[in-house]
Amino acid sequence: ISLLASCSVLSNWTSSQTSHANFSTKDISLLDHTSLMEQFNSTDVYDKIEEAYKMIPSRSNGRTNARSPLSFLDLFVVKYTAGDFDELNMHRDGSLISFTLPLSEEHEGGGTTFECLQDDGDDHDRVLVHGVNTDWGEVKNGTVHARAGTLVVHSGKMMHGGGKVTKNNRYVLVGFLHVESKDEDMFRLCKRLARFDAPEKRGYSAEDLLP
Ligand SMILES: O=C(O)CCC(=O)C(=O)O
Ligand SMILES: [Fe+2]
Repeated sequence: ISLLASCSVLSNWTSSQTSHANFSTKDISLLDHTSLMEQFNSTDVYDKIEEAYKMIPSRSNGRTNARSPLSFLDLFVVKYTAGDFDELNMHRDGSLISFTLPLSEEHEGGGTTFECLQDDGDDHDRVLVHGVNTDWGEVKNGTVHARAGTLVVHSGKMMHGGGKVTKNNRYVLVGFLHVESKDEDMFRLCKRLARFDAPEKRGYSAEDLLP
């Protein structure tokens, strides 16, 4: 994955508190780096998200057409290192839709952990996995271990976290997507996904999570 090569050249990984309120991670924002953004735009991630959501955001003019119900709140690469920043606590994102796209495979441990998968026996239909082929990865004990290049799309409102990396580095591209509230189909879908967070268990409804 060439994005990784480009990111690792950049040394300004920040221990940011911005993307992850209250969490300390090492990440680098693509939105701050035009060349990384250009590379990202030349990948088929948008196509895969469209596929995942069976919808077609307008993609003319550098894919930032105002008519698209999707836009980026943030897009960044997180670097986990065994024994250092090795995991990310369970949390919800500020976004309705999020995705992770692993850029590396040399690590042990890691993966994206979902509470709803732990509760419900690894039924990974609850997150949308879009691998390049059937060998996309696996779900184990509620943790999605996707291979590099496999897109994992999920509701930002599902409790999730980054699994502990026990060896080497793990690099993962993370996107937070804003959903236009005027887009009713998209909104309905987001509610459906948010429900997978088993909110009834917590005493609130999926709708309470939505703006
Ligand atoms: O490392 C992962 O797979 C999850 C990252 C994540 O949830 C986040 O950056 O918000
Ligand atoms: Fe997250």
